[in-house]
Amino acid sequence: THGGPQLGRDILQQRLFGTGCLPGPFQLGSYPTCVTADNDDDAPWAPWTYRPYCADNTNYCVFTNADFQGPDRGVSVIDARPSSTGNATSAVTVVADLLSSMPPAPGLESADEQSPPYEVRHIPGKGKGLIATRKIPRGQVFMVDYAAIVADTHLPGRVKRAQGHQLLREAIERLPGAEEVLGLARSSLDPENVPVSEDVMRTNAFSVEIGGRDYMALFPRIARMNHACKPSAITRFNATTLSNTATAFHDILPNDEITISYSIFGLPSSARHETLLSKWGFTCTCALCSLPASELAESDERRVRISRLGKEVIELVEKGGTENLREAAGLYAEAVDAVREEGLVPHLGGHYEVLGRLWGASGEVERGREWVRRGREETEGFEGVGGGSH
Ligand SMILES: C[S@@+](CC[C@H](N)C(=O)[O-])C[C@H]1O[C@@H](n2cnc3c(N)ncnc32)[C@H](O)[C@@H]1O
Repeated sequence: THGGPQLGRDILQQRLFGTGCLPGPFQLGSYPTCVTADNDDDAPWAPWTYRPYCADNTNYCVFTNADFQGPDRGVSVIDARPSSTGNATSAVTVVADLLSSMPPAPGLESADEQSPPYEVRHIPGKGKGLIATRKIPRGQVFMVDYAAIVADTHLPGRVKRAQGHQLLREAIERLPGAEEVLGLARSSLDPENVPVSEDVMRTNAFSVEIGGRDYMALFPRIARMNHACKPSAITRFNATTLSNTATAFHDILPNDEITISYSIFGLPSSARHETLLSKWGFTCTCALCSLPASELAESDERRVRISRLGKEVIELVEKGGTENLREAAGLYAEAVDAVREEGLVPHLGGHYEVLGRLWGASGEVERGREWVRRGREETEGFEGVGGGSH
């Protein structure tokens, strides 16, 4: 039973966390939704810093750890609460495991980050962006960022709009790094009528996969990098640490803008334009999209040719036989040249190795060995590439 002081504490909790006691069905085992005298130990919601905030009559809650990656950051996960019986992996379980096993965070300002090789500056026509302040050699990992917000991709279809906003607002406001998040770019054409939190997520979050499920994740530092169809950096997300690292695609020189690709790589210009406008809400003004029409047409032609060659190679390999494999190797070599010219991959090592194996399989063993050797040479020196994409 609640005595007088307990009542005071309940009211305090409600003020702090914005929730009253939730109705019966949601008072499931692991995450108490009402504060009672039983919750008197120091960390009743560990590894979460606060009592999870849950949206009424939904299965969705906000789980926040305010210490993740140092005193200025924290992480909030908006996800279905883990069922008390099932043990399916989700972002909440992955992050909970990560937090429970992690030593106290050194914070983002580790030694080599005290003087990063870039700074945030105004970029004409694109808002802010990242500019290199010293040379960043090809293959170097120059930024490590961590997710501050992780939200189930299906959230918008599963909760009412107002609930979605409230969940997102709680997720951001509970973070020590809330201000950094709320200061990120917005892209809504009607900013007066769109909540800041939603606009910031829509403008800056990337799709990631955690525990085999789809989430939107916001990385406040990575978020300052603008898009380019021929980017100078590539990012790689690690779902077990929630880190996202950026690696130089080629040598980046002082005063160069550092860019990444937001859209599927290799699309011709009209398809890129459409995707960036519909999914990201902006008209791309990157160097490739700003080329004179004739040069843009050449680039488009190469991109279409690369995908056509790719399909032909697969068909030939599936048919098998020495002659078909030899033809496949020839077409693959042509595609690799076009990929190089188009600047589509950070290093051609993987392609060279495949080419080597194709030559080998078609009986040209020496030629095959030579390409495999060149492939391995190409890949050397690259710190952070492979897998993961936006
Ligand atoms: C993730 S943010 C990138 C950082 C942002 N410019 C800022 O000021 O923080 C995405 C927004 O940047 C702008 N942007 C990014 N790449 C662009 C490009 N290639 N052309 C034009 N605008 C771009 C768009 O306004 C887009 O909505």
